[in-house]
Amino acid sequence: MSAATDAPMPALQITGLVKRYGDRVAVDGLDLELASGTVLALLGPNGAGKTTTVEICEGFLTADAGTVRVLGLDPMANNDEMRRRIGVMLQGGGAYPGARAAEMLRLCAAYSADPIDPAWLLEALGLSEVARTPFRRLSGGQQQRLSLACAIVGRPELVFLDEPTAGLDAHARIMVWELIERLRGDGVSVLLTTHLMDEAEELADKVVIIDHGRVVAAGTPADLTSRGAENELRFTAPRGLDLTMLRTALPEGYRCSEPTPGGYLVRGQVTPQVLATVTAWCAKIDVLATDLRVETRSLSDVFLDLTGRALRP
Ligand SMILES: Nc1ncnc2c1ncn2[C@@H]1O[C@H](COP(=O)(O)OP(=O)(O)OP(=O)(O)O)[C@@H](O)[C@H]1O
Repeated sequence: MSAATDAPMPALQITGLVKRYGDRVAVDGLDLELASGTVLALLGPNGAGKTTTVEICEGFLTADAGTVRVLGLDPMANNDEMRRRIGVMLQGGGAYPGARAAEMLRLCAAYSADPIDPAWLLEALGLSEVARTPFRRLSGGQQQRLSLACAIVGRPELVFLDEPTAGLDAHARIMVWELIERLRGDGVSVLLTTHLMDEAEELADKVVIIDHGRVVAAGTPADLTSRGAENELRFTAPRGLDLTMLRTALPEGYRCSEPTPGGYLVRGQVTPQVLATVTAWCAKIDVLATDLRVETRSLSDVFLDLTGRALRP
């Protein structure tokens, strides 16, 4: 058998996916692969096509073109089998909005041969105190966490989490992050949509940035933030220094400027040699640079460069 055939099947494979709503193209030839047992974060500005993509994968929407394989299955043709093996966060309590929290989770667990203990899961998500509260009387954040619990109680092989921490406070968000880490530790594959960069950086093995229904960048968070290897060196020194000599001393392609009076900026890949060039120049002109710091680009900067839009706060 060749190495290619030995490779584990991806948990999710999307090829050339297209979805239109009338004249509007919501997903425009999207390709994406989620390796088994990993966490993939799908990032994109409002209207980028994240929810549409996830709903096609879950079998709630039909595609206009392209192929989607969820655990090797066609979400439409093999819907029943796929449903048994995946976890989906339903909004609004799914079919049981009148049921109490614990009761609802037990109902979801009953579909599985080997569910996670519902009481443990309620505790892990900080919901034990509202176990007897009907779903519709829970706060938004509690409903959100209960939906997450319902999605994973059956030990799915792959779970789709559409903005799982939207609207949660910092404490609840950490509980959800810990649970997602634990899922990954148990070998569960996770597709997560989020607009929170720290969430993607914290949890995802791979980040896929989409805009206008297409992939604009993909890689590990570290790959994406080092792409172009651009970072910057900033320092403070007396205002109005002549930068000509520094420009000559730096390798080609580096830019230096004084964007604010006395605030200097060198852009390009800041290597130890570049840092030494800058400090040698300071010594030569007898200037003491203070507040010298190297700043790397964050995932938010990369996102802004690629899409021209900031993520929602
Ligand atoms: N039922 C619908 N009818 C018509 N247009 C739709 C429908 N659902 C989504 N769209 C449009 O398709 C595009 C993609 O929407 P989608 O909800 O998939 O994006 P998203 O990335 O999930 O955005 P958000 O982060 O705001 O949820 C948008 O332009 C949206 O207005």
